Amino acid sequence: MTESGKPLKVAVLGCGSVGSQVVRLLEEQAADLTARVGAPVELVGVAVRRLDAAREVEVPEGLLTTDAEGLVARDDVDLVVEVIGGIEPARSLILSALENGASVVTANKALLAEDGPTLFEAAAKAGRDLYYEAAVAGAIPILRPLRESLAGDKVTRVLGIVNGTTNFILDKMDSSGAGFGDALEEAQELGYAEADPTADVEGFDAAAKAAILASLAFHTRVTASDVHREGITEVSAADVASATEMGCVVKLLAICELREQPGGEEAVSVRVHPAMIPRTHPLASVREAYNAVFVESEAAGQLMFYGPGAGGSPTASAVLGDLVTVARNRREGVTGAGESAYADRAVLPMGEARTRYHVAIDVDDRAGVLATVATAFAEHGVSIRTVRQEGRDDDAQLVVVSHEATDAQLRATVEHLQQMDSVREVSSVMRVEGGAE
Ligand SMILES: NC(=O)C1=CN([C@@H]2O[C@H](COP(=O)(O)OP(=O)(O)OC[C@H]3O[C@@H](n4cnc5c(N)ncnc54)[C@H](O)[C@@H]3O)[C@@H](O)[C@H]2O)C=CC1
Ligand SMILES: N[C@@H](CC=O)C(=O)O
Ligand code: NA
Repeated sequence: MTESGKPLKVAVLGCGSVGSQVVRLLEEQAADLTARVGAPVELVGVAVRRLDAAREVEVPEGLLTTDAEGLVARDDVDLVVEVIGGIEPARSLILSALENGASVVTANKALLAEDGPTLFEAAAKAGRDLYYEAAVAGAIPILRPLRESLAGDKVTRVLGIVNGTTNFILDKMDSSGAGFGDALEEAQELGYAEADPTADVEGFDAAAKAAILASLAFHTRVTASDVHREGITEVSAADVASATEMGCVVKLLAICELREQPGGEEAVSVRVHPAMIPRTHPLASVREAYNAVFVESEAAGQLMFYGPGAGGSPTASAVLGDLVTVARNRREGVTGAGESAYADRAVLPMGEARTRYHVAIDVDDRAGVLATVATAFAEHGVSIRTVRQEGRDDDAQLVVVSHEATDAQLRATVEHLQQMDSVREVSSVMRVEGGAE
């Protein structure tokens, strides 16, 4: 056990948006951190790519180094904060830090979703902590609630808005009627979306977070490749208007569900895609770049976690929270809960995911067409909840909302519709989540 009062030495890897705020908080909150940990938390090195780069925080020159590997190899470093991002060199640096006896805090969702098990095994082998609250929904406490507060309950569903950039874009499309391109441009002007916004708008960022959430919620290893992913680039102003007509709003959702299988065993379904949710659902009120995660569990019922999911300072708040816990553990000579994957449930293919669907079909406006369209749905076992016709003649469109069906059933229905003479085009298919069946 570390002697009471002996400083705990911290190395920060990366000094960008998040790293600079971690360094700032470590300095500004030094006295409180000492009181909370029971020992000084001393910054001993900051690894950067270039010594002369402009930074949001002033780092004492003697602490800066471009030799990240050398920094994590120092035997006086107790705690390593990895905020470089990406797969390499972040993975090698974290593994070296653990092997060298340091505890690690990271915000790196891409790495955790791709290769979390390697990191968890290394942490267990080294007898050190690996904490990562900042990796999902930034400042919002959600991973430790899942890992600790809900450890005695059975989580059945996690529904999250976990990407701020896409929520901002969809919110703009909803409130102003803007198209995707204009809303993205505004998100870029305001600094929410990166110059290359692919990871956000194509759903990769949300899929990584969904994998992390599902792993913790269902005590099962889920990686990014297990997650069905669709982004928001195909969401049109017409989809958003259609959602409004149904009393819904379009959100990019990360959906993690426990599904009982015909044999009674439980499997996991994890998907990220745009979906309509009723405006009365708590997630519908999540505006701009905010995040929220809605959790359903057997004993607790419904829980909602809300707040800023991105940004240097909010994300640094989560990193510092982990750092305090990990530092306390180190002083006590203990470690927190490690990976829990004992349930080892199967991850279902997307074809078996069940939900409701909103399908817009451009049709010939003549007698009998509605009946043939309804027959196509029935043939594939998709039960219709409502149907309405919009427009007339060349503009006629049927808008069908189904009851719950599998993704495979819906896909077969859409293929069938596309073959029909009376159907000009299936112009939009969107899932409907979060309401009564
Ligand atoms: N910015 C945000 O809102 C959030 C970020 N995160 C995660 O936090 C991590 C950091 O993100 P940001 O600070 O936004 O990225 P960033 O790009 O602003 O900062 C990363 C920094 O690491 C530096 N770097 C790259 N290679 C390096 C190396 N070999 N040695 C030392 N430094 C190196 C870069 O020069 C850059 O300054 C990522 O894993 C990201 O996914 C998580 C939640 C929110
Ligand atoms: N790019 C992400 C930020 C970090 O997780 C987002 O837009 O939410
Ligand atoms: Na978080």
